[in-house]
Parts: sequence; structure tokens; C-alpha cells
Amino acid sequence: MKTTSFTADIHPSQKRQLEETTFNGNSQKRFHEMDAQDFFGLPHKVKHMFKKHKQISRLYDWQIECLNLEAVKNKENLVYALPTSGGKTLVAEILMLRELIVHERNVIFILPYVALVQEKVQSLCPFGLNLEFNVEEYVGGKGKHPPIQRKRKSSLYVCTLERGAGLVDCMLANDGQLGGRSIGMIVVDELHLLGEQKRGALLESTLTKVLHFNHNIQIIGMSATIGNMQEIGNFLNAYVYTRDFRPVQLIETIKIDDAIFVINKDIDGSLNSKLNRKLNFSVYSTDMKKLDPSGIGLLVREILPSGSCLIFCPTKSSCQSIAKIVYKTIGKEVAHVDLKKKEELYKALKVEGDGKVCPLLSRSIFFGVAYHNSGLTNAERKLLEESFLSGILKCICCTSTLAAGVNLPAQRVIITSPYVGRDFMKRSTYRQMVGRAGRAGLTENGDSVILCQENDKTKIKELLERGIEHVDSCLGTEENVVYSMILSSVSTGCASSQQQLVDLMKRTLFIQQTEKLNSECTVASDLVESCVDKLRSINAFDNTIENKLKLTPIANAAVAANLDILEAQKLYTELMEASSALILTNKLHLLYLAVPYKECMTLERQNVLEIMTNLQGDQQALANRLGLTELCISQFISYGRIKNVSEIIWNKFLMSLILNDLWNKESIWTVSQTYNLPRGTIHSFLSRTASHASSILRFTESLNDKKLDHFPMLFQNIVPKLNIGILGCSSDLESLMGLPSVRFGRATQLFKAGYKTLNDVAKANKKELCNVVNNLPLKVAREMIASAKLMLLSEAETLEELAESLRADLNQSMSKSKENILWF
Ligand SMILES: Nc1ncnc2c1ncn2[C@@H]1O[C@H](COP(=O)(O)OP(=O)(O)OP(=O)(O)O)[C@@H](O)[C@H]1O
Repeated sequence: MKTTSFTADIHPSQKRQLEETTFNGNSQKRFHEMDAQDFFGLPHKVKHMFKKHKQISRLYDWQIECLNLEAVKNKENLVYALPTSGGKTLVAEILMLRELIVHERNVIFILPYVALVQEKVQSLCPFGLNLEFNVEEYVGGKGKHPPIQRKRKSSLYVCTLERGAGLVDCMLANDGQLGGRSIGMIVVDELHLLGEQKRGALLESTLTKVLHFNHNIQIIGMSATIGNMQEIGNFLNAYVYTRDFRPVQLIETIKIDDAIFVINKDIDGSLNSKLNRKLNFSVYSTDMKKLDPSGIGLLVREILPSGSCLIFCPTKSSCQSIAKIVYKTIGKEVAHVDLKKKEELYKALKVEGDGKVCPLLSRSIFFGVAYHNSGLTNAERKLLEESFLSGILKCICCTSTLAAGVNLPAQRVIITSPYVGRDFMKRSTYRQMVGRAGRAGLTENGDSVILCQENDKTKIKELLERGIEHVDSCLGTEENVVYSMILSSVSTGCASSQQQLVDLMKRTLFIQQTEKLNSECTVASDLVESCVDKLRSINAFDNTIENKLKLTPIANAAVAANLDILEAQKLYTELMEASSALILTNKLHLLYLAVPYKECMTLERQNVLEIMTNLQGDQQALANRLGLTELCISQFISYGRIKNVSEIIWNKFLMSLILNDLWNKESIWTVSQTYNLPRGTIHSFLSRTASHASSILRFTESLNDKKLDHFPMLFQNIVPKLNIGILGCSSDLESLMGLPSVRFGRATQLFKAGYKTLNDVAKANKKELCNVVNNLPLKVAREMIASAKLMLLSEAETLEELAESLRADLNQSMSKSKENILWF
């Protein structure tokens, strides 16, 4: 690795202080005050903002070193890896702010999960407001595509991988411009996702296109867990920076029977363990011991009342059963702590849950315990996360997805089983879980306990000893992603020949890793050839043009809508068929069209029979229209599947009934009961549908086909409601629910208290908001107000820009007509 002096480019007044603490490469914790005129090239007030909004007053040594790397100053690409909670985000945020407000270019920030995108948007809004840049959220169906032109201020697009891919295509099609300005930087959090099936391949394809087609964009990638960092650095043509820094010491332990052993790694990588303590079961009654033979409740008791604990469970259902065990065994004393705040949380859950709270949560939260899994709605999960962060909840029982998808630090992490579902845990998953232990600034150290059963001993030893996994490309096994990569490169005008596509393919991590094994390989050209042939065979290319690749209108619209080509063709046929006899007496037919083709949610057989034999008038009309007759039902009864109509139609129809019930204001509890599906599962389905519906909207807009020109208007009507996830919600609440931290419950309470519009919230006082909304932390109230102000400002500026351009247009035509008058 190159060595770099980290004192370079620092204000002279700082030099003395910095020289005294020259970085020596080890992972000690050391801080620096940055009292210069500016803050890493940013206005001084940014430093105060980090203090006010993130409670960060000093940068870690490594953060300073990294920000002062020659590579960073020269705007080279950068990938950096440090353990979880090492403070990676701060470096990325400083770099992004520099790009936005100093270089005045737009930035794309890609995060892997919807919850992380929303958290980032919420926390960056105060920065956007004060430092004058736009913050735009791109998740599911949210976020205009192509982005609104905003020339006055730069924009930060915070997006998921899927929406990021769409934004990059849009940018490539416009010569590096997006929303009226150049994109200067793309930041990717959790870069190790490159090795994940499907999403990893999509990320690889997106980054490859940027690397190959646009050399002016700086790519910044960060991760905690990559075994082959240099290889990933080579792929991204990036400077590689790694440190083993953790601000808070992590003590890893293992529980075998009643004994807890501290685990240490010797220099040669081998493990040694030392008995630390034995669990004291004497505080348990006989019943409690029976209920909790592993002593999980005892492990939680040890860190109460001041500490907090995350318990990772192998399955969704075990989160609930373990939460039950914990709240029944941690002692009654905890129930009296923070009672008022717990009541507030209960009320907030009740409003959010349409008047009901899950029976287990309604008891456990009073003991400071909750479960957190995909069976809960996003809104419920968010409330529980906020309460955990503010200390009302002391213990959350969750699945491994929380470790990756939510930023929740705890004093102790307990891993109840080394399995995720049925699979033995990966090393990276384990590191991500234990990485949540310890909270910078709040605790001196954090600890983790993994529960070990006799028959897992050898495997757990291996898990603890093993090095970090390598990131291996999945692109070669994801044909659809390769098709989309080819089509988007042609559609954006970046490639028009097979050779250009081969050159692009050679730039992928997949080919670089394959060539490492066989330098003579022809994989890139073979792959491109076979994919182009396949795409030709399904008429994705305009075959009338020779020697040049050009897409058909459907393929172009597929790229614009971020749909894969086969899906887009299916959609085109479906919309054509539907438009000849679209049922518009209610929303059912449109909702049917909005259901994704690959929807994975299915209903139980008995349920299906009950639903299909009791269809109401409108439902029956659509069933008839789709050819779902009694014959289908009897086939389903006899064979468990239907034969004369496609399974996709059958499943889409069943799913559309769920959407229709919600649209008709059925409570989510009733719908959950009718279809025997958890509320959280229904909510996730809603968000997938929102995403698909907005793809249909973009597809039909971009296709510009006369026969389908009524669809954009029809979908514009349903997309906003699908986006907010509450179909029966009054439209009065829609704008409030556009705020990143506001869901149905908060919107309802705000509305009732007279905060009916974004403008009302923007003018509100944060303490007053906390008084009228149950369980609203002050920090969230402050961010809510900032978001409302920023959204209104962006809206106002868009209108002003529109007015300016209209005026300019008009002036031009008027001066032209004057010229004409003079002429004649
Ligand atoms: N210099 C600093 N001083 C004090 N706290 C800091 C500093 N830098 C970051 N933090 C805080 O440390 C916590 C962890 O930081 P961050 O989320 O950036 O870590 P990370 O390395 O990105 O972890 P992960 O791998 O989980 O994403 C955050 O609460 C952040 O505000």
C-alpha cells in the first residue's frame, strides 16, 4: 500500500499538534481537534453541525489520515475497510459534502436497504437545509425518474441498489448529468454486497458501466468485511485503505453450559479461551429455570439497568419466543422503570397499528423487551428502533437482517444459535452481529456471547478462527443482469457494437476474477456473443439496422423502467390485452396490473379455496376477464394447481385481492387474518408492488405508444398511495407521510393536532411536536422539521426555475417576433 503523510494540506496552526501525534499505523484510539479556518475544505460551520447533529467533536486518527490521502485529494477512487462501528460513514459524508457544496456537483449515495436509505435521508436533511443542497430519497416507487432538474443547488440522491442502477443509466444517457448538474461522486456503503447473488451482480454491472463509460466520477466504497480488498480495489481502480480500528473494545465470549469463556486470538490465528464466569441460576425460580434453561435472561440481567442488549435469533418465530422468555425472566423491577415513556411507546404502536398492538409486544415493552422481525410493519419496527436508541427498550430480539440493515449499537450482543435459518452462519454475518456491541462515546467496551451447543463446538471454533470471506463476483450466474447491462449500455448510447460490449465486459470483476484463473480465456467475448444472440432472438434489437446495435422501443422503455426485457415484453402484452377492456369501476384491475410477476408471497391452499369460492361482484368480473373460471378452481382442488391459465395470472389475481381490500380501507389486522399472512409480510409486498407500479408508469411514459397512453395517468393515481404503504389512507395525510420519519400513526397525530401540511410542520417548534406525537424523540422532531423545510424549499425552487425558463422562452420568442416585425 502507498504511504501518505497525513499532515499534508493541514492548516499551519494545526501542524504542531498533529506532528505530536503522528499516526504510526496501529489501531490505538486518538483524537484531534480540528480548529483550522476550514474543516477538510468545508466551511467551519460543518464541524459544528457534526457536533450538534451527530455529537462528534473530534475525528479519529484514521479518519484524518484517510481524508488527507493523496489519492483522495487527487480525486482518485477509494475503497476503505474498517471493522463495524469504526466510523466509516463520517469520512464518506465529509467527502460527499465537499463534492456537493465546494465542487457543486451532484452525488449518488447507494445503500443496501430501504431502512438505511430512510435513516440517511432523515439524518442528512439538517445538513442539506443549512448547507444548501437538496436531499432526494430513491426507494421503491419514491423519487422522480428522471430526477427533477434543479440547477440552483446541487443534489444528493440517496438510493437503494436498484434505484441507484436506474439513476446511473439516466446519468450515462445524459453525458454524466443528472437533475441538471454533473455527477461528481458515487458512494457505495457495504461494498461487500458485490458478492451477493442478484443484487451484487446488479451493483457490479452499475459500477462497471460508470468505470468504463465515465472517467470523471469518483467512486468511494466502504465496507467492514472484505477478504480480498486489493482485488476489489483493482476492479474499481481505487486506492485501498484498511485499518483495524474500533473505538470501543469488543470482548468476545462463548457460553458452553453454564460457563462463559473469553475468546482471544493468538498471533498465529489460533484461538484460546479463558473461563470468565459461571451464570448464577440461583436467582431463578424452578419455573424460570424450566422456561430459560440456557440462561439468556440471566445474560440480559447482568447488563441491566444501564446497559442494552441485542439478541440475535436464528428464525423469525424464535425472535418472539425468546422475547417472551426474556421478559418473563429478567425480573419485575425493570417494569417500573420509565413507565410513562413505555406507555407513550404503547400508544404510538397502537396508533401506528390501526388501534391494535401485537399482544406479545403489549406486555414485553413494559419490561423493556421487544422482538423485531419482518412480521412487523416498517412503522412498528422504526418505533421500536427509536425506543431502543433512546434507552426506553433495553433488549431487542431480532434476526440477522437487523445487524446489516439497521444501525443499532448495544452494550451486549447475544447470539442464541450459530445458524441463520437452517444454514450455518457465515463469518461476515458473525462479525456484523458482534460489531454492534459497544457504543462510541457511551460505553468503554462492549461484549458478545455466542451460545454453543455440544454438537456445534467444532463448527463454532472454525467460525471464530476463519478469516474474512472473499467477495466473488456473481455476475456470471445472473444472466438477466448481463442482459440488462448490455441493453442499458446500448440504450444510453454508450455502446453500439459487439466489440464495445466485449470491452465493457472485460472491465467487470467477473471477468477479472475469471482471467486470473485462465489468462487465455475468451469468456467475455463468448458471453457477450451468446447474450446478444439471445437478445436478438427475442427481438430486443432493431434487426433492420445492420452493423450497429439499436434497441426496439420496448427494450428502450424496459431500460428506462428498470425492468428486465422478458418482463417488459410480458408487461407490454398484458397492458395491450387489458386496455381493450379495462375494468375501471374500481381499482382492482389496476392493482392487479401493479402486482409484480415474480411475487414470492403465496397463500395457503385452504385460504385460496375460500377466497375463490366467495368472490364478490367486482372480483368475479375481473376473474372472468382473466379467464379464471370455475374450471380453474376445480383443477386447483384436484391437482393443487391450475392448468389452462398461467400460474402467474392466478397468483397475481389473488394478490390483487389483498391490495383491493386494503384500498377499500380494511384494517391491516383484518387483512392479515383473512389471508393468514403476517402484517409485515403484507407491508413488504406493498412496497414491492409500489416499485413495480412506478416501473410500469415509467415504462408507459417512455414507450409513448398511443394505444397505451391512458396508463401513465391511471398509474399516477395509485403510485403515491402504494408508496406510502397505506392504501386506505386519506389523501390529507399523504404529504405528511412524505416526510422520512413520518408514518401513518405520526401523520394522524400531527393532523389532529393542527399540523396539517408540510408548511405547518416546517414552522413548528420541536418541543411542541414532541408534546402532540407519542414517543417522538427530540432529535427525530428536529430532523422532521428540517426535512419539511428542505422539501418545501426544493419545491419552491423547482417552481421558480420553471417560471424562469418559461419567461426566458417567452422572451426569446417575443424578441424573435419583434425581429420578424422589423423585417417585414
Ligand atoms: N470521530 C468520531 N467520534 C465519535 N464518534 C464517532 C466518530 N466517528 C463516528 N462516530 C460514531 O460512531 C458510530 C459508528 O460510526 P459509523 O456508523 O460511521 O461506523 P461504520 O464504520 O460505518 O460502521 P458499520 O460498518 O456498522 O456501517 C456512529 O454513532 C458515529 O456517529
